[in-house]
Formats: sequence, C-alpha cells, structure tokens
Amino acid sequence: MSDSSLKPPTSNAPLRPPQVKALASSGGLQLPQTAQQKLNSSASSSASGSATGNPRNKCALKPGYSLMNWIRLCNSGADLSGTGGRVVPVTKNELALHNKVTDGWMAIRGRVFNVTRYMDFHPGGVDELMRGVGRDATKLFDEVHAWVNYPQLLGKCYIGPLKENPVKVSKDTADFPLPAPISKPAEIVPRFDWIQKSSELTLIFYTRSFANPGLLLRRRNTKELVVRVLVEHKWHVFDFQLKDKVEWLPKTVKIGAETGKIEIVLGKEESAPWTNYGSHTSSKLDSPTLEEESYEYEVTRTKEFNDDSFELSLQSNQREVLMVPPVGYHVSLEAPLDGGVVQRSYTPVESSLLGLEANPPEGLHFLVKRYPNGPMSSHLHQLSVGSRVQLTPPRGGFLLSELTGHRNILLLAAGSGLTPILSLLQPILKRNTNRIESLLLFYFNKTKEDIWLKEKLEELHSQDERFSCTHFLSQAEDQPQRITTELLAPLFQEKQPDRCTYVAICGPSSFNTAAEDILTELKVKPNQIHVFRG
Ligand code: HEM
Repeated sequence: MSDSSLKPPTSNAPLRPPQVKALASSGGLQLPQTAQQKLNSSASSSASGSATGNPRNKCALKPGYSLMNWIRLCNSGADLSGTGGRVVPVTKNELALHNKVTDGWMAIRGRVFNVTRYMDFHPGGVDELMRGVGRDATKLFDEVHAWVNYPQLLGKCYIGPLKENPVKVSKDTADFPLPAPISKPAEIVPRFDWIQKSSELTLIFYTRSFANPGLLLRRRNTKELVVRVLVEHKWHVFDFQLKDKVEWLPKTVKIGAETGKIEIVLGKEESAPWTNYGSHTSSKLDSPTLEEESYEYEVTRTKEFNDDSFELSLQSNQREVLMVPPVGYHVSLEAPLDGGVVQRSYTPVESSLLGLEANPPEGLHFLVKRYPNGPMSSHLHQLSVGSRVQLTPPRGGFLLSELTGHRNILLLAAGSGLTPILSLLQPILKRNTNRIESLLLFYFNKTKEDIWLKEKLEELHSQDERFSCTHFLSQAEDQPQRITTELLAPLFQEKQPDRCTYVAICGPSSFNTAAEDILTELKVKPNQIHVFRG
C-alpha cells in the first residue's frame, strides 16, 4: 500500500490524552452505560479466578490509558485507522506487513483494524495484543475474550475488509480456466420444521452435524415464543406466533451434539390436531449485538462442595427463559460490585455430576471456587436461595467439529478449569462417527483435597474404559508432580498408533501457557490444540 496517509504514526511516544472535558455527544464512541461500567469495573477490579480456572490476566494500565481516555481519544477526531476515514480493502499479504508495536494491524471476522494506537490502552497488555497483529486473529480473540465488543471499541480504527491475496496467473496456464477458489464451508442457517401429536407440538431446528448449537428460549405469552439458536458465533432468531396456546415450560428440549438437531417439545393446552403451527419470522444477530444483554436469574440451591468451593443452582426469574449453552461454552455472571458491574465466566456443570435431577430443564448448575480476594466468588458464596443474579447469554470459541477427525484425545485440566473439560466428555464418548479410541484426562491440583468430582470421574471410567483420569498433585507429600515435557512426551510419540492427536486445555493462564509450550515442543500443531480461556 503506497498511500502515505495509511502510514502508521511515526513515533511510539506515549500518547497524551486530548484535553476533552466531556464525551462528544454524537457520532463519537459512547459505550452504553452498562458496557462502560462493565469495562471500567473489569479494568479496575482486582485479580480473581474465573470459573474456567483462569486468574484474570489483566495488566495495570499506565496513567492516562484508561477506557475513558481511549473513548476521549476516539472522539477527539484523531485518525486512528491511518486511512483518513477511508475504507481500504486489505489483502492478507498486506496485513502481514503490519506486525509491529509501532505499526500493528489485526483482522477480526474479516475486518481489518489498525490497533497501533490501542496498544497501551489494551487491558491485557501490549504483549498479548501483539500476538494477534499482522494476521487474522479471530480465533485467538474469541479464545481469550469473545465477549469484548471490539467493533465498538475499535470503530475508529477500522481500515477495511480483509481480501484474499490476488491469484498469480502464470503465462503458461493463463489460457486455461483457473481452479475454483477453495471456499469456506457455507454458513450454517438453522432450518425449521415441525411435527405434532394431538397433545404436543415439536419445533425442530436442523443445523449441521457437530455444529454444536446452543439455545435460548423465551416465552412472551401462551402463544408467542422466541427461539434463538446460537451456531458458530451467530444467533438466529425465530419469532413464533403459534396457532394456539401451549404450556410452559417445554416438556423436553433435546440438542443432538452429533446430529446438530434441536427438538423443543411443547404440550398443547388443548389436545387437538392443528392445521398448521402458526407463523414465524426469522432474523440473524451477530454475537456482539448481545453484548449488553443479560437475564435475571434466581438462586434455587446452594451447597458447600469442599473447603473452598461450592455448588450454585440458578433458574431464570419467573422461569421465562430457558438457556442451553453449546458444549464448551460459558456464561458470565454479573454483579454490581466495587461501584461497577463485575463479570466472571463459568461453565455450567451437568446436573447428574452433582447428583441432581435433570429437571427443571431450565436450571443451570455451577461449581464455584472461592478465591480469598475474589469479589465475585465471595459475592456468589453469600447468596441465599431466592437471591438474584444477572446472567449473560452463552459465549465461547470452542468448535466441537474440530474434534471429529481425532480418535485419541488428551484433556489437560487444572483446578476449577475442569468444568469446560467436563462438558466435552459425554459428547466425545457418545459420538458414533469416527468413534473415539481413548479419551485421557490429566487433572492437576495442589492437594488431593482440591480434586473435584473424583468419584464421578472414576464412575465414568468404570462405565466406559476408553475414558481414564489421572491425577497429578503439585503439593503431594511423596512425589509432587507438575505438567512437564517428560510427562506428556509418551503420548505424542510418532509411529505409536494410539498417539494423541488433539488436546484441549483449561486451567490458570500460567498452566495453559506451560501446556501450550510443551505441546509446541512436542510438535503438536496449533490446530490440534484448543485452550479454554475464562
Ligand atoms: C487477538 C489478540 C488479543 C489477545 C491475545 C488479547 C489478550 C487479552 C488478555 C490476556 C486480556 C486479559 C484477560 C482477562 O482479563 O481475562 C485481555 C483483556 C481485554 N482485551 Fe484483549 N487481546 C487481544 C485483542 C484485543 C482487541 C483487538 C481488543 C479491542 C477491542 C481487546 C480488548 C480487550 C479488553 C476490553 C479487555 C478487558 C476485558 C475484560 O476484562 O472483560 N483485546 N486481552
């Protein structure tokens, strides 16, 4: 790109926030109140663990680089994209050239942003942001914090859409038709169908095999329902006006992890065959549109689990909402704390693992580790039955379809990072396509008292020997063990027919990084690794 107006700022001198007294009122970046509070609060809240076990990996920002300062800079009229406001398409080759702190571009979901000026404002620090520059960082971004509203935060940094590199046509072949470009698999749009018995209406949504859909079902009244299907980060909304009245809650809700088929069975208030189901409209929402959304949930059950963790069961207030997160996704719980809104992510745990009935179907159950300085876990711990808490729609970047080609899978969990890993066990073991041969869980804790669900994991092993769980204790009296290259190397030996070809990891960030480094050393490719980050 030769246009000099596209050049990044020449110096890397610290930015002096412009002297603007108030936020610009129109046309500028103005985070809605809640988002602003969330971000402010998360930027100032002290470190605490998330449910996926990750201690928050946030950096202290230099004075003058708060979210408010960023908003001021965005609204100051500074040319943050470097394009003078023009939208300029960017090829992958061009993108790769902008990979420095002083000149950093990043593509997320097909849109390229100039993040040079954002570097010092990034709550995760410059080094973390640098991991995504010069390339398509969509997967990385979603793995770390799919919930961050980047289109809003980086609105003024937008350069243009990401283009494929031009195909070079050699003289020899120019007269022949070019091969069709390799196209991405088509976007999944759920297909609706319905069936009925005289007493029941079943709404069916077909996605795709291993598409791993999630669901959010909301009742408006006895004849009106909103069904939202979450698939590959997009929400598809179906607004139903039913022919006649149905009972709430649904009798059953089934999501086939392997088939990708969703079935919602509703009892009819009056038994009779219907001539049709009624009508519906459908639309699509990008996940960021839901950034601001949360639902009020009520605590239905609390129980101490061990010395420093507890169980928490929630159901939606008035039982109006039924939420089924996709496998490996988390939800965020929100609470007004420290003068702002604090959010922490937690992956729900299957009711059977806590010895609970699957009913009521709208219930969500969590295992929460209490951190001495964790405002959120302390807040949740003191809640009693009937207390309210806000819960966001499901979020995450895990793709179940990535695992289908693999028959020997290793799961690495540390501490409370067990919860997303647990959600994978049944879908993997029950899969009929390319049946799994071995599913190994290596579970790392400090002491044996810290181990979660030991008996349940043993029970699962006795039911299905393809699954096994091995414990490692860093503070064991006899033989302390941590994650090391020597420990994992035997599982990745070439020529060994049952060597592991896929690894899912969840723990505190130091654990995740250590595991990733070891796997890289053992030549496991990035597309064979998924790291759950809270
Ligand atoms: C793709 C490369 C990126 C990496 C590896 C990365 C990494 C991180 C990390 C490690 C944190 C701290 C995590 C935590 O608190 O749990 C963080 C926080 C954050 N990052 Fe990034 N980041 C990236 C890109 C971006 C971009 C492009 C934006 C701009 C919108 C952004 C905005 C934020 C915000 C707002 C937070 C605070 C989030 C919160 O506490 O909820 N990040 N990032």
